[in-house]
Amino acid sequence: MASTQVFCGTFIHSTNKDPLSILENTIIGVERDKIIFIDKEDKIKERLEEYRLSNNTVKHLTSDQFIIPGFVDTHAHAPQYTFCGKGMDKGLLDWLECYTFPTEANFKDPEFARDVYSKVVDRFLKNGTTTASYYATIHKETSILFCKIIDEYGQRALVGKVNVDQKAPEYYIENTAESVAETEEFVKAVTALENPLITPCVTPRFAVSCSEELMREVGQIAKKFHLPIQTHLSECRPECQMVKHVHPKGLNYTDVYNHAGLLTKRTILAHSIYLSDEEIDVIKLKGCGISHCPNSNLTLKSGLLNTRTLLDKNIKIGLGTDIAGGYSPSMLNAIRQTVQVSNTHAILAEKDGKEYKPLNFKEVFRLATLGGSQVLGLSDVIGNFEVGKQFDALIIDPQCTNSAFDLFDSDKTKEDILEKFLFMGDDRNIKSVYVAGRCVYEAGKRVVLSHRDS
Ligand SMILES: Nc1nc2[nH]cnc2c(=O)[nH]1
Ligand SMILES: [Zn+2]
Repeated sequence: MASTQVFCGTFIHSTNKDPLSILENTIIGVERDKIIFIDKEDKIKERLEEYRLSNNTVKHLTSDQFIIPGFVDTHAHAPQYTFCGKGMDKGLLDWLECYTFPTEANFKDPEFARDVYSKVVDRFLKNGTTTASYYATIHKETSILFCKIIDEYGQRALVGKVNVDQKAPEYYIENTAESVAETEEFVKAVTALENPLITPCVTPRFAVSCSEELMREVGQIAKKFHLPIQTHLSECRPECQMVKHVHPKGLNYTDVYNHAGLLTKRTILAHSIYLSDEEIDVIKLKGCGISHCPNSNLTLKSGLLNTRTLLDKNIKIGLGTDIAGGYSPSMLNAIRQTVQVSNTHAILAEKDGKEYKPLNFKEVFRLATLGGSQVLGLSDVIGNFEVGKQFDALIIDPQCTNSAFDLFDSDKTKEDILEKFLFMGDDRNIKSVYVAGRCVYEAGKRVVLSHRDS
């Protein structure tokens, strides 16, 4: 890879102020992993001279193409990719018992794990997910192997070795002390990879399957190593009932985590559907982020997150595929289903004679990019195009061979075309995928990287 690249054309991204900012006739300069300038195209000559760059460093987009930030999947279970698209006949607790635990138990086997983990990272990159927050399994060794595959493929990721020490079948349960010790060993092994794109993430599965002692201990590991934490919260009603039963001392589900020291500025709470106002206040106070996973919530019949209420309270929100609770690995699907769930709230409110402002596609685009970066604690690094941030980006080609959608004369603006891509596009329209300035996927094929040379 040349150490400096210049991209010239249309860029579309979100800012805190504006969910959709369209920069036409624009140049962005990228040195190694970082954006070093953003300017109007008519300044190209000066910029090339300033940085002593030749015209060859400039990549000109066609007039239909545009560049958006890479998608951020804030919640995905990598091992569950094996049964993604199957087993959608149950609710969460039965689904875990019947499909999930038996599948995840297979990840003791490195050969099996290598095959699945390679495929999931490949599939996510192909679909434009430049950053993912992954759950692996309880197995330390293959969770480390997973990180090595992510390293080889060039994705940015948070990765957790999962903790489970109760209420799980005997073939998929850990001893508390071992779970804690292996978590620390996992953290050290991932840190030793010295890949700044990969962050170990403390991952107590959920309050049902973790004892108070386990949650407290892994919370201490997060504190000691300054790490993010991810878990599930208030996903469906039977699970909430179960948490009351398993942790009777907790005032509510959120309190169980708070009491164990798991709620920090770097905590990612998946789902969080059935929260009381008090719980939302605690989450806001602690600065935790929420991962909204609409496909999973509909597929497992869990519920409908009220994203608007949470956004109005300034809670950080990103989107997640939650494979395989969600059947699609694509963040485009997460965007669409977020809009549909929000529309469902509007329909239900209307029935009750109430006003409800559903999310529009621009707001949801922001959740899938900048919002996700905030939830993962990476908003200084990725999420949109700003000088000093890293270049995680997708070149979108609406007119590619076999495009998933058609354009007409009535599609006049870049905003029209982005909207069509978000609702109708697919991986065929994602021409190139860049992570930290490196092209990792091009024209539907993974780019084989020479090892973090560049
Ligand atoms: N959707 C989902 N919810 C969970 N709660 C605990 N484990 C899981 C899981 O694997 N998927
Ligand atoms: Zn999940």
